[in-house]
Amino acid sequence: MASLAPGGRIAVVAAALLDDLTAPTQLLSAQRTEPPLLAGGWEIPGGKVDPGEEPLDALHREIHEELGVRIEVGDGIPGPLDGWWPLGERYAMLVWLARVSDGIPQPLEGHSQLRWLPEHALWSVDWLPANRPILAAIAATLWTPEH
Ligand SMILES: Nc1nc2c([nH]c(=O)n2[C@H]2C[C@H](O)[C@@H](COP(=O)(O)OP(=O)(O)OP(=O)(O)O)O2)c(=O)[nH]1
Repeated sequence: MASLAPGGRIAVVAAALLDDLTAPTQLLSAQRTEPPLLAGGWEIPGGKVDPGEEPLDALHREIHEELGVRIEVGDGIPGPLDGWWPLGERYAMLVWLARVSDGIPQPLEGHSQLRWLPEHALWSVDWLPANRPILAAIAATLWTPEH
């Protein structure tokens, strides 16, 4: 069971984990191990919101389960569906900037490897297709000259 996003989509939350919220230079990418259709693709860590769970609570839970760390959450990166980002037809995702406040991220669950990407290497991994506009919005927020 999962919680629902606008349009009856399955609600997913994810964190764009940064080395620093004020002057970020790197973002954490994670390579999925499942399902077979998505395995090998790169994403930002997170997962489905449980029924009755607040999205931000789901974010803290998923990041702790998957990476073993605690996070400080920063600004949201709003998507085009009432703030949500479409993931294909069936899912939609809320995205926040965040930084690790306790621990060192490890690929404990759902990922085969993690990679910190500096700005110049942001597109060096094979992002899941639905993530590309999200990463473009994150990069524009973090690394355009006026910021
Ligand atoms: N976490 C995450 N999921 C993404 C991203 N991009 C993307 O298309 N997805 C898709 C993959 C999955 O179909 C869905 C998220 O489900 P998930 O498998 O990560 O959720 P979960 O950890 O709760 O998994 P499970 O316990 O149900 O197996 O969203 C992303 O950047 N992060």
